[in-house]
Amino acid sequence: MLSTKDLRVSYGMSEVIHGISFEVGDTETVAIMGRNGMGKTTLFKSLIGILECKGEIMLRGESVGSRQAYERVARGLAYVPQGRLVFATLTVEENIAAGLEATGRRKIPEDIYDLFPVLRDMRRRKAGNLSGGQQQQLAIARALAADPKVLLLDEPTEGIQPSIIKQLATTLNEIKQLRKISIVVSEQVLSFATAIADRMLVIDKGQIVHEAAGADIDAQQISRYLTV
Ligand SMILES: Nc1ncnc2c1ncn2[C@@H]1O[C@H](COP(=O)(O)OP(=O)(O)OP(=O)(O)O)[C@@H](O)[C@H]1O
Repeated sequence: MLSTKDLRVSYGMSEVIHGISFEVGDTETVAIMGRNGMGKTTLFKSLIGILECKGEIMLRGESVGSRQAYERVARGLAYVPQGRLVFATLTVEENIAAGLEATGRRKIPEDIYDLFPVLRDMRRRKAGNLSGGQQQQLAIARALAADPKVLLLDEPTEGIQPSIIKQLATTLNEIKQLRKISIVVSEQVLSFATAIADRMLVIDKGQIVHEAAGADIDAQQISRYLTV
């Protein structure tokens, strides 16, 4: 569904992603684990097309590295940025509708409100008045409105209460089942990643330093990378 080969991203003269290669399979959830400043956000911004990169990005069999962000969205990639970034002065409904643009549809699919019933109840409220957890649900709902095949989530648990984090993991697993999509998530919260990931990669100083899948995921080993 999505793969990169020797991906490199720089800010000016300074390279911060040093040749990352990975693959995300059909309906697979991949968690990219790493401490602050290791390059997770930079990697995600280059995948969606906000930052330029060198190397290759393949999306559903097509090279998209030189495509604009909106073209990648039209081809099935959606992005939930770190910090959620909902439109605070628009209503919940208007925020979700913003995600419909790529599909040409006018009506918000009911399954989005089924996944996030609280958003149905609050659909006429301004997004700025929602709690952090509700805004995170809204940002995911907006991304789902674009009908993605691959959903990118940058640190979705940041600033969210533990009970809501658990619920978010359950919802992401539900989304994968219902929509049959692939999910790539960057994280520092190991319990959350363990609840959703089929595969985990560890990013350290702009490089993948560890990878494990399924029963081979060793939480203790990964937590050492996160705490060093
Ligand atoms: N706009 C920028 N200009 C220059 N350097 C930057 C810029 N944004 C990030 N960096 C640097 O790139 C490196 C990777 O940062 P990035 O934000 O991608 O890490 P991260 O793993 O997402 O961390 P965090 O969880 O804190 O967001 C860091 O050294 C950071 O200082």
